[in-house]
Amino acid sequence: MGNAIMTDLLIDIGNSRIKWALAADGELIGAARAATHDSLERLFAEWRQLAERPARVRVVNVARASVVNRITAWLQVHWERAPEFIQTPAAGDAIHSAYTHPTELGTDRWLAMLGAKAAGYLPVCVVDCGTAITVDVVTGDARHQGGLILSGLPAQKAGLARLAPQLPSIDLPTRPPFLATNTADALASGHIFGTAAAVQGVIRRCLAGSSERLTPVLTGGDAPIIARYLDLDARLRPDLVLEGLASLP
Ligand SMILES: Nc1ncnc2c1ncn2[C@@H]1O[C@H](COP(=O)(O)OP(=O)(O)OP(=O)(O)O)[C@@H](O)[C@H]1O
Ligand SMILES: CC(C)(CO)[C@@H](O)C(=O)NCCC(=O)O
Ligand SMILES: [K+]
Repeated sequence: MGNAIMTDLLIDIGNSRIKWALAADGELIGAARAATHDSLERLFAEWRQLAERPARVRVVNVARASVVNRITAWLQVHWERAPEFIQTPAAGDAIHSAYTHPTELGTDRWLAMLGAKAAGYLPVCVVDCGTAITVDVVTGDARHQGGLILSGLPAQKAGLARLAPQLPSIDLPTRPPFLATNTADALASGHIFGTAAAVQGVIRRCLAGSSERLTPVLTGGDAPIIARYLDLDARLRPDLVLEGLASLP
């Protein structure tokens, strides 16, 4: 890191994982890195190796408080930095929210839309494939049309494990047979083909319902795998939430 560059540390705390990246001049420096909630020590070790302490630390958090408190304490002790927690704005923003109560919209969803705008994808259908899968439609003039929330791959896996504990846990092989002839494959097939079919159906309906030509953009930890099972043209942009954070003034 050169002296002249003012870098920001951007952190996206999701329900499954914590993603972070450095940014300068509104853009990410390299790809994001990720850690699970129980591997915070590894994440701290990586931060300790940064050449300089960041000028600012910006955080989006949709998860539980405990991990946030540990990160906040670490930043204070090691860098004397208080993170800036980003919230979905109430009104008058670069993306005009369709929500009746705009602040109810997940901040990660709002940032993913901002990231899509900054990357030049409007009009867009943003699909964030995390613990939950969220879908949001934004017009060419940055008007959010609304969206939906469905269970993502980790949530489905955990849900089945809890409600049908007699089944083996889902283990996704490289590509399960669609019509399976054993339990492990049947679970894996439903997991990925079912989720991809849901995502595809939702995207198609968004495209059909819009007078504009929407670009579907997939982001989030499970975007690469879900994209491989889609039978439509979609862009893959893994770190849209962090890109949205980077684009904030
Ligand atoms: N290296 C990796 N280690 C662990 N999980 C990974 C990795 N790469 C991709 N994933 C996938 O990322 C998924 C979680 O996605 P992501 O990190 O975007 O969710 P999240 O932001 O925590 O969720 P949400 O925003 O819905 O709360 C997991 O299901 C996992 O399969
Ligand atoms: C849906 C999640 C969990 C996805 O990360 C997050 O965006 C969230 O907590 N949203 C609040 C509810 C909403 O967006 O309507
Ligand atoms: K997310």
